[in-house]
Amino acid sequence: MDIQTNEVVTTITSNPFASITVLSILLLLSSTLLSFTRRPSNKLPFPPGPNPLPLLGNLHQLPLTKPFLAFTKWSRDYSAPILGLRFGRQPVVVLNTWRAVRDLFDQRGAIYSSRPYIPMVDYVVPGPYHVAFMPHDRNWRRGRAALVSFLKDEELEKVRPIQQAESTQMVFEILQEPAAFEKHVLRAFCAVILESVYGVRGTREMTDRFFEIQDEWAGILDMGAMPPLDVFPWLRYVPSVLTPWPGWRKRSARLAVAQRGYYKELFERGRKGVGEGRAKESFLAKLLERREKEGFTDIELVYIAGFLIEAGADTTAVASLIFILAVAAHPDVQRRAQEEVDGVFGDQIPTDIEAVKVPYLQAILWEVLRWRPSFPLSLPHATSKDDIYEGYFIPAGTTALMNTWAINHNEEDFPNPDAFDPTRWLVEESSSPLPGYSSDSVFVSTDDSSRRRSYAFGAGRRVCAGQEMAERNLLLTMAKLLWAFDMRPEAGTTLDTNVETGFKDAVLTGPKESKIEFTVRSEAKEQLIWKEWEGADAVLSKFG
Ligand code: HEM
Repeated sequence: MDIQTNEVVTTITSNPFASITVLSILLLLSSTLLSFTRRPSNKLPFPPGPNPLPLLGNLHQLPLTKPFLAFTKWSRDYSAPILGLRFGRQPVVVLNTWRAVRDLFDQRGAIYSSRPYIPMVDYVVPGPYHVAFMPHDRNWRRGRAALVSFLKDEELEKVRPIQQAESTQMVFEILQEPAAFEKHVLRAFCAVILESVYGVRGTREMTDRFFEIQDEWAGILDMGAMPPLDVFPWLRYVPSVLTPWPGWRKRSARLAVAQRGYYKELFERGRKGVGEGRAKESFLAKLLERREKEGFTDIELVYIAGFLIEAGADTTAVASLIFILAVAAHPDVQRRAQEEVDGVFGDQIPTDIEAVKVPYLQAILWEVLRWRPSFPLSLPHATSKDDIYEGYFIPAGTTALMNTWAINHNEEDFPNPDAFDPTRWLVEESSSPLPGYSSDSVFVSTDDSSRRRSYAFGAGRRVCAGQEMAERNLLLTMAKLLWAFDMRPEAGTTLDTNVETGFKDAVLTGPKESKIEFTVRSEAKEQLIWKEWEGADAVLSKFG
C-alpha cells in the first residue's frame, strides 16, 4: 500500500463516518469492479493520469484547495495535454492547453457543452431554473438567448451611463474611506447589475445582502464543503449528524429560502418600476416584454435575472481587486499606466474609455486576467456523446474541466509566467509571437486566429456571455482608479501575490490581501471627484 492509500485508510477508520463508509465500500465494491471490467466498451484508452483506486478513483490524490495547481503538475508529469481522472466512478478530463480547448470546447460544441449534474444545486435551486447549471438542452438555449439579448453591444450602450456613474461613486467612496476599498469595489460592481437588470438602486444594504447570500452559495459549492452526493448518492439517505457534514440539509434549505426571497423581492420591485415607467430601460422590462413569445413563467424570470447578479457582480469586482493588488505590488507598471491615462484625460476624470487609445491599460487588463485568473478551472463542462480525441476515448457523461491556470502559465507561450508583465501583450514591445495590442490599441492576432484572446472567460458554447460588459466596466474603473489615486502597500508591509498563500481557496478566487493605501494624487483631482460625484448621484437617484 502506498503512503497516500495508507492515509485514506487511516482517515476512514478514525472518522465517525467510518462504519457507514466501510459498509458502503463493501456493498459498492462489487458493482464498481463490475463497471470497471465493463468499461471501456471502446478499446481505446482513457487519457493518462495518476492511477485511480477502485472506489475512490483519484479522490484520495485530489487536494481540497487549489486543485488547478495539482492538475498543472500532473499534466507535466504525464506529458498529458488532456489528463484523465476519476472522481469516484465519474470520469473527468482536464484540458491543459489552449489547443485542446479549441479542438474540443470550441470546435466540438455539440459534444462538449453540457454541464455535470451537481446534486447540491437541486437543493438550493429546485427546478431547472439556473442557466449556468443547465444541461445543453432547449431550456438552456432559451435562457441563454434571453441573457445574450441583454448583453449584446447595442444594449450595453444603455448600461454605459450606469457604469460611468457607479465607477465615479466608487472613487468617491474610496476617497472618503480608503481603508474599506474592497467593500466599495464590491458594492459598485453589484450596483451596476442591480440598476441595469432591475432598475433598482444598488445601495449598500441591497448589495451587502447579495454578497452574504452569494458567499454562502459559493461556500456550499466549494469542494469538500458538502457531502459529495454526485460521487456517493446514497449519502442523501444517511442522517446528516452521522456524516462529517452535520446540518447540511438545513444549511442548503436556509440558503434556498434566502436566495429565492432576495431574487423575488428584486423581481417585484423591478416589475413595479417597469409599470411606473422608472425602469423601462432595464433588462427586466425586456424580459417581461418577451415573456409571452418565449413562454417564460414568473419563477423562470426570477432566476434568469437573479443569475445575472451571480454572474456579473463578484466576478468583475474580484478582477478589479486583482488589478489593484497587481499595480500596488508593481509601482513601475502603475506609473507607466498613470502616465498613459494622464496623457489621454489630463485634468478630466476618465469617461469614454472605448473612444480613446490606451494600449498599455488594455495590456494590463489582459495580464490581470492571465496572471491570476479568478476562475482557474472555469466552470465544468460535460460531454453529451462518446468522443475520440488524439487516440483517447472520452465517454458520454464525462466531466470536462478547462485548466485556465495551466493555459495561462504555460512557459512556452508566456516566458516567466508568474511575472506580472503587461508588455507581453504589446506587439511592438514583446518578443513572443502572441496576439496583443499595437500602439493604436488594435488587437493584433499574430498567431493562430483560432486562439482566444483570453481563456479567463471559458470557451465553447458556454463561454461567458458577459465578457464585453465586464471588459468595458473593468477598463473604465481601472482608468478612474489610476487617474485618482496612488495605490501602494501599507507602510512597512509587502503584498503577498503568491497564488498559493495570497489567494483565497474558492472556485472564484481573489486576493486575501487588503493592506493597500489609497492616496488621492492631487487636491485638484479631489475637488473634481466631489464635483463629478454630484452628477453621478443625480444619475443614480432616478433608480428606486
Ligand atoms: C471578469 C469578469 C468575468 C469573468 C472572469 C467571467 C467568467 C466566466 C466563466 C469562466 C464562465 C464559464 C464559461 C464556461 O463554462 O466555459 C462564465 C459564464 C457566463 N458568464 Fe461570466 N464572467 C465575468 C463577468 C460576467 C458578466 C459581467 C456577466 C453578465 C452580467 C456574465 C455572464 C455570464 C453568463 C451569462 C455565462 C454563461 C452561462 C452558461 O451559458 O452556462 N459574466 N463567465
